[in-house]
Amino acid sequence: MTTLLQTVDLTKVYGREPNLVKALDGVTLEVREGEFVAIVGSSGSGKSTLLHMLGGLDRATSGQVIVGGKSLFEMNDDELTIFRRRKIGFVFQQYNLVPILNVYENIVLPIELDGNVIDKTYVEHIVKTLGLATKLNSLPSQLSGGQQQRVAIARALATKPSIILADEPTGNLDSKTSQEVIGLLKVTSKQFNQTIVMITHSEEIAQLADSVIRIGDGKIVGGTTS
Ligand SMILES: Nc1ncnc2c1ncn2[C@@H]1O[C@H](COP(=O)(O)OP(=O)(O)OP(=O)(O)O)[C@@H](O)[C@H]1O
Repeated sequence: MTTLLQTVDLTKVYGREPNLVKALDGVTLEVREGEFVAIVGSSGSGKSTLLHMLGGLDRATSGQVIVGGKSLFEMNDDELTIFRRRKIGFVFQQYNLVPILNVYENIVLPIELDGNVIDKTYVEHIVKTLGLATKLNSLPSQLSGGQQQRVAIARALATKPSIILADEPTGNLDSKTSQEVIGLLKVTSKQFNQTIVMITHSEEIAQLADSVIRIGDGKIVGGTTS
């Protein structure tokens, strides 16, 4: 499999002396196309910072993020916005659904924001796979946490991104629902040939990934490939 996502000596420093925090300290990693990678590490180890860099949500202090052969930090802000919208699907712990839109409207929102025509067959397929077919007219507030996260996943998949970046996607869910949601994420990513990078605190959830990257104090401290 080819490398899709890569960081080279990635460093991110927040603040200034004497309150300087080195959130990432020389992170070099590679993620292959179609791979499902879990990033684990204790609180404050730099996981979210890394994910934000991978998705072009923030710029590094030094080093590189290369996606599909393109260096993110060489893009200007407009290019970066388009890159994010077309290539990346984000899933966050706090589902971030729009409360006044129903499930269907939430799912297709990113397609509409990008000015694209909705591929109805594809959206129907995602909706069915994620078990949301009977909930399309519901508002997020009428759904359980697991259902809301499934909507957030459907929304992330809607634009057919090549990469899904998930920050503690099961952080608000019980263990059984977490396993189900990650199982669905795996199924959809295999079906649509997507690459997943997921942050988790849970070793149990991390074991569901193809490989695990361990991060501590902004550095990679270990990893496994199954
Ligand atoms: N915007 C910011 N300004 C200053 N320091 C920051 C900022 N964002 C993160 N940090 C610091 O950078 C370090 C890494 O934070 P990060 O959020 O990446 O950790 P994390 O591993 O995701 O933690 P958690 O598991 O608690 O979410 C921490 O020391 C944090 O306090």
